[in-house]
Amino acid sequence: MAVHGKKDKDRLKAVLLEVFGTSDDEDDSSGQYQRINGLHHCRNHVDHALQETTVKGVEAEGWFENAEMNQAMCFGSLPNWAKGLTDALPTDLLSRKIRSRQPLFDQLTVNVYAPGEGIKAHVDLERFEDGIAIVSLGSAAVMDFTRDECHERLLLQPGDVLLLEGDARYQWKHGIAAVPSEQFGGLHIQRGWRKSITFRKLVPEG
Ligand SMILES: O=C(O)CCC(=O)C(=O)O
Ligand SMILES: [Fe+2]
Repeated sequence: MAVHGKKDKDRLKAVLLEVFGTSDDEDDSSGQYQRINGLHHCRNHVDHALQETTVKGVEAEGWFENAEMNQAMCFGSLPNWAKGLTDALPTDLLSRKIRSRQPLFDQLTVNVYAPGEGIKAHVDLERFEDGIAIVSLGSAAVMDFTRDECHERLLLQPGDVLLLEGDARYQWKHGIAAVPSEQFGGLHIQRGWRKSITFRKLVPEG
């Protein structure tokens, strides 16, 4: 494809995104996001079968039977379906200090987003230690990372894993706009139902 104007570039980006899940130099070979220290974006990391097992595991908990519920949390020992998922996380990308702590995660949060819903820009609470993993399931959505005047957009697709450590965890806010649809690199994203599973470790009391 000959690439001339902006339209061509956007088309090329869209094709690359569709085929490879990436279109530019946003990260290096280890998935480290170059413009945000401590952020890893591992695309399509959780395979389809594990995504399905995870969704079934969440559904079997019955947390979201009441349609008004959009968030559930677990503390301490994690359910079996969640252990399967943590085993598959690319935790070797975390610093040695974090990946050698025991347990690595003792808290999980499931967020459910109806089409068009989002989450306000925030830094995760201080009661959680450094080193947070977020697994995306269901609809694609753009996550915004903001710090002072800086703004980075990441396209999250089902099976993607984000790891947040250091600056990415403490200095940058992350959020998802509440919009029915959005554009990303020439792609039109119509928001459907989305779930995310976030794994964290509580700061010990005392
Ligand atoms: O849904 C997501 O991908 C992010 C969730 C999140 O940031 C949180 O629960 O703190
Ligand atoms: Fe968060």
